[in-house]
Amino acid sequence: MDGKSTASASSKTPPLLSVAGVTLEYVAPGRTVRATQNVSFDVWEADRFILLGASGCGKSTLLKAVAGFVAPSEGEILLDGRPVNGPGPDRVVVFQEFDQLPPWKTVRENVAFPVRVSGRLGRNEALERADHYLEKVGLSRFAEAYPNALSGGMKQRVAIARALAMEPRVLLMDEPFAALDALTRRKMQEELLALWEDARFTLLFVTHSIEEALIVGNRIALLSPHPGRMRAEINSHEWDLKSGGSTEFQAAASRIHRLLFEEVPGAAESDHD
Ligand SMILES: Nc1ncnc2c1ncn2[C@@H]1O[C@H](COP(=O)(O)OP(=O)(O)OP(=O)(O)O)[C@@H](O)[C@H]1O
Repeated sequence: MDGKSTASASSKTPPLLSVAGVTLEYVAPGRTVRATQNVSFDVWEADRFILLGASGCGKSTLLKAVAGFVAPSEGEILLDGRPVNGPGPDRVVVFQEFDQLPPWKTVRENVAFPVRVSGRLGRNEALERADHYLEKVGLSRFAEAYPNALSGGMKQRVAIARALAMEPRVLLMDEPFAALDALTRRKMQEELLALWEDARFTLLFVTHSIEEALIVGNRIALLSPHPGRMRAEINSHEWDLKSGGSTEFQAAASRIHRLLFEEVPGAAESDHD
């Protein structure tokens, strides 16, 4: 790994998602919190793009901006070349919290519901699509169960099935496995990668775990501490779940740690420039 960005598509292909010079702020009377400053990156179709940085560096805010919940105070976000001006069914978020599923709907209804209300499919087709994605995440047997009968890992699988059922242009994941125990987290990473192998969706994934970033991502944006600025962008496609203990993997993780936390005088090290 040499720290150079290698976009997963040729430079002739326009990016699916383009975040260009984005500054994000929370403005309250008498107080403005700058979450990110002048952040730029491009995501191509089928990328597994990671936003990595310490707590408070603005990762979640960036994800919310791509989802259309937060508007940039500077810069712009383009999806398929069009400015993102608000939420849309082409971007779906999976959160960390286990309570993101309405508890009064069965698992099957939970997965089918957004597809149906978005007007994409009628009731029966939406249920069929729900069954398809529940099978993909190994939860067909629990289709008629209610979320409160499921473990945390199972709830996250339902949330992933629900997001994939929307067949979004970009799947947005905000520390989706952070609240799970270590073994379940690893299993979920494995399953997510298997789902990606199958469907080759485009993923924008937030984490503060260097190891998770290396395993899940093919490209990683490193953000400086608060406010988040691009420190570097690196290529990580060579690592997977089997790499974990290797010396090379540990060296890559150490290098990322240094890039994230060592004081860098002057500008960010992004190779976008
Ligand atoms: N609703 C809000 N109002 C004001 N400030 C906020 C709000 N949400 C986040 N912030 C601030 O914006 C900055 C970035 O927060 P954000 O949650 O995006 O960071 P993060 O990198 O995702 O952190 P974590 O890993 O802890 O979730 C922080 O200083 C945070 O306190």
